[in-house]
Amino acid sequence: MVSRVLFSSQLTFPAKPPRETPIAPLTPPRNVLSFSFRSSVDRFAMRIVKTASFTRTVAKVDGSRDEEAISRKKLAVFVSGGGSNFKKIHEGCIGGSVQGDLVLLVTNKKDCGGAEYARSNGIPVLVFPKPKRESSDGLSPTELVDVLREYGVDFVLLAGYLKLIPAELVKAFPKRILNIHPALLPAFGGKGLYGMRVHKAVLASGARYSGPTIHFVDEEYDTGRILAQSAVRVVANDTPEELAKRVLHEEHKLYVEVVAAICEERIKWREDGVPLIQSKDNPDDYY
Ligand SMILES: Nc1nc2c(c(=O)[nH]1)N[C@@H](CN(C=O)c1ccc(C(=O)N[C@@H](CCC(=O)O)C(=O)O)cc1)CN2
Ligand SMILES: NCC(=O)N[C@@H]1O[C@H](COP(=O)([O-])[O-])[C@@H](O)[C@H]1O
Repeated sequence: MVSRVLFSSQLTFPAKPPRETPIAPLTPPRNVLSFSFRSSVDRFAMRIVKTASFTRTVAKVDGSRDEEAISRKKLAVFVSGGGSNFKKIHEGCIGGSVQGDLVLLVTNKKDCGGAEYARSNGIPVLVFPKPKRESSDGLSPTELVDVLREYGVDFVLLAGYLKLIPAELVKAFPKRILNIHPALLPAFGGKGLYGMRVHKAVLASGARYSGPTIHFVDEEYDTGRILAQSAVRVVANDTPEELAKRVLHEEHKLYVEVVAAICEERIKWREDGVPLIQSKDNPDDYY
C-alpha cells in the first residue's frame, strides 16, 4: 500500500491522452489499473483488446501434449534517455510478439525522450529518483516498491537507466529485474561505464567483438547473472558512434526476443545458477 498519496508531479498521465480514453483522476495508482488505455496508433484511437492470458502446448513426460495457460505479464520500464529499447519493447507488446503490457515508465529525467513517448502513448510516467533539489517530496525506495506492486508489475526492465537500482527493489523483485548493457559483460561494465563511454573503452582496448548483454540485476552495477548476448564485429576504423549504432541495432532485436521469452515463462535456471532461455520452436533446446 502506498504510504502517502502520489502527487501529480510524481505520476503524470499522457499530455495528449488517446481519444475516448477517460483519464483516471490523479489518485493512487489503483485507479490506473482500471484505466484501459489505448495506443493512439493514428487519427482514430484503436482499442487494443488483449486477452489476459494465452495458451501454449507443452510436451508431457508420457509424450502426450497439453495446453498450458500463461498469464500476460505486466512490465515496468526504467529509462534515462531517448528510450529506443523501450519503444521497441512497446511495439512488441502492441504488435503481439511480446505477451506483455507496459503499465509504467520510470525515469530520473522527467522530460527525456522515453518519458515523452510514454505520455503520448498513454503509459503513466513516474519520476524516480527526483533530482536532489526536489528530493524532499521524492519517493523512497520502499515507496517505489509499493507503487510497482500497486500496478501489479511482474518484471522490471532497465533500458538506458543511469541510476543504481536500490537494494530494496532488487530484494522485492528477485530474478525479475533485467538490464541491457551495450558491451559483452563481464568486460566493460561497472560504475562509470555507460553510454558512449562503453564504446570508447571497447575501441581503446582493441577488442575485435562487442555487442549487447542482457542480465539480471543485483545490488551492484552490471554484476548480475548474464541471460543473453549477441556479438557485433568491431571494425578497424570504427568511431564510438558507428560502433554504438551497430550495437544498438542488435540491442533492439535481443531485448524484444528476451522480453518475449520472459513473458512466455521460457526462462529456466541451471543448477549452477546460470539462467537459460528455452527455445520457442523446440522446447528441448536451451541457449
Ligand atoms: N543495482 C543495479 N542498478 C543498475 C544496474 C545494475 O546492474 N544493478 N545497471 C545500470 C545500468 N548500467 C549499465 O548497464 C549503468 C548505468 C549507470 C552507471 C553509472 O556509473 N552511473 C553514474 C551516474 C550517471 C548519471 O547520473 O548520469 C554513477 O552511478 O556514478 C553504471 C552502469 C542501471 N542500474
Ligand atoms: N550501462 C547502461 C547503458 O549504457 N545502457 C545503454 O544506454 C543506451 C540507451 O539507449 P535507449 O535509451 O535508446 O534505449 C543503450 O545503448 C543501452 O545499452
